[in-house]
Amino acid sequence: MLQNSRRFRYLCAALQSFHLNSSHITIRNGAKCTSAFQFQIRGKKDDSSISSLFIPVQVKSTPDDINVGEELTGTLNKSDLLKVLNKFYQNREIKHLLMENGLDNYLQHQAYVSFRRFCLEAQNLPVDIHVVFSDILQGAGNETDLFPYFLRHAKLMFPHLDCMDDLRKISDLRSPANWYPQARAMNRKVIFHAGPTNSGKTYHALERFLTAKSGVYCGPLKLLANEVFNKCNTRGTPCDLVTGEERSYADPAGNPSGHVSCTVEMTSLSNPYEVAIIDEIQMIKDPQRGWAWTRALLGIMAEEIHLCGEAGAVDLVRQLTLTTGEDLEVRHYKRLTSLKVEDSALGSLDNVLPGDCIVCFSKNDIYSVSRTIEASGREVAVIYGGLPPGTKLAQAAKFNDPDSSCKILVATDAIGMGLNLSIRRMIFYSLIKPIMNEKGEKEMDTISVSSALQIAGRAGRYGTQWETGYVTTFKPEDLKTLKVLLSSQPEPITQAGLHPTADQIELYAYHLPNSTLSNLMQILII
Ligand SMILES: Nc1ncnc2c1ncn2[C@@H]1O[C@H](COP(=O)(O)OP(=O)(O)OP(=O)(O)O)[C@@H](O)[C@H]1O
Repeated sequence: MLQNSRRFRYLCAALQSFHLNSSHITIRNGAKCTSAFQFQIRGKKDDSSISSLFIPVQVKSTPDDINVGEELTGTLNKSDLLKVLNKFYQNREIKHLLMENGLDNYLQHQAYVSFRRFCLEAQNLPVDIHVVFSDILQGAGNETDLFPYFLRHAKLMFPHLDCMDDLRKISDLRSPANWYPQARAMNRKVIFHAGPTNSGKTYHALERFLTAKSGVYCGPLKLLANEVFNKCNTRGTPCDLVTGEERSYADPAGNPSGHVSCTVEMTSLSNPYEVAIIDEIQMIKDPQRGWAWTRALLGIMAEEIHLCGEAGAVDLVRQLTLTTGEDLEVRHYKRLTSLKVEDSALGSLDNVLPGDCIVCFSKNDIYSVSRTIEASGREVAVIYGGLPPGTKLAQAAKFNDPDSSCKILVATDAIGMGLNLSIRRMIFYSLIKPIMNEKGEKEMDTISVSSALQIAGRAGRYGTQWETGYVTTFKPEDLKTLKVLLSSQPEPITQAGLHPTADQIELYAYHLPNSTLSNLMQILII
């Protein structure tokens, strides 16, 4: 049986991310369990700090009118009681026993301070404790006889001690495939469309989606969900749109359609579909959002699941489908248009040409770049994450329209995933981007190979007026780094995000009724 503190480490690790490993879970402190996943702990927490998340319940004495203990065995001297209590607390065997009952040093100390106060400050001690103290003081007992009473007190203070086994079971996150019994009861087929950007992966998955009786498209961005929603309805397949911000029905009367396009976090796991598409599956590794891809992959109730994304995610998906017992078919694609890295950097915004997109990683850069270009009399479309979806779509449409006078786009990497924009040349204004590190802290770092390829891949999109895409940097000193990034293979994906289900959180709350929601979340997530 895992120790209390270790169990929590293991839960926390599982909540943050799980790492692929052929045969075992390795917890950093060395404990090993059999499974297909390797868990990693983010943000070190020692035992006591995890225990400190359990907020103690105050134990009050409820004295009877008559002091039965005193009537039976006489008055107790408080300083004698203190000596017995100190001896009890210093006893090594007692410490060991308490540890076995789930009280680590931190909880033992908390419980001891409270129990001592309870015994010394109570007007009338409960009769059983009074009698035990009396026996010990008269030599008819030993200080270890206090153990059951101390443990009873500790359990009143820390109710989780009474339901450790249940909590252990609830927080065993090693088999996420089993959390979705309805999906497990189906015979799902998983097809991975693997390839670089602009290779037709999503196109082929969508063709199947459009001919299905029902389907769900799960995308990484509201803009992409919108693009699929519009495409479906234009092609005569009624499709609804569900994102965190909006819900639109193809039917003006508001009746749900057989097809739905949604952002991945909004995916329904209770509706059965013929076909599901999970786009940009490599996002499964994302520390903040990856859980939504894992949940969709393991839980969607669809006969056919089409995954689109980088080939680097194939091995991880294969491991996941082994845990669900499902077949995986991999279809490989090649880029449909060529992409060339230019030999010189842009150097100045005066050199911007029609069809150029300048990608920036900060809003300040977006403002200064777009203002400078506009000041020279040229129209600019601007897209960044914080804009309302309607505005982003209008800006993308303005830039894509061959008859529009707006030929330049300034955007953040919000356009970096899957969007079909009519870009001739992608110009990286910088290669440094704020990222969230493993500890959840923000730091500045060079963009990853995967992001560089994704962003650059927006140029020379198949089916647009630009047959060939071009890429360069704004600063000459960045060009060499960009060339290295674009000639590298994306890092293999070895981890997937994981998050407990609402049912698991609810069960936790049921077992720890005195915990506030924020306290529960702290215990679960840290
Ligand atoms: N066989 C095809 N016939 C017509 N158009 C196609 C075909 N294959 C791809 N396209 C078009 O080419 C563009 C890029 O294709 P798609 O979006 O499927 O690429 P992708 O591999 O999913 O790229 P990304 O990873 O960047 O999303 C789209 O506009 C798509 O409609």
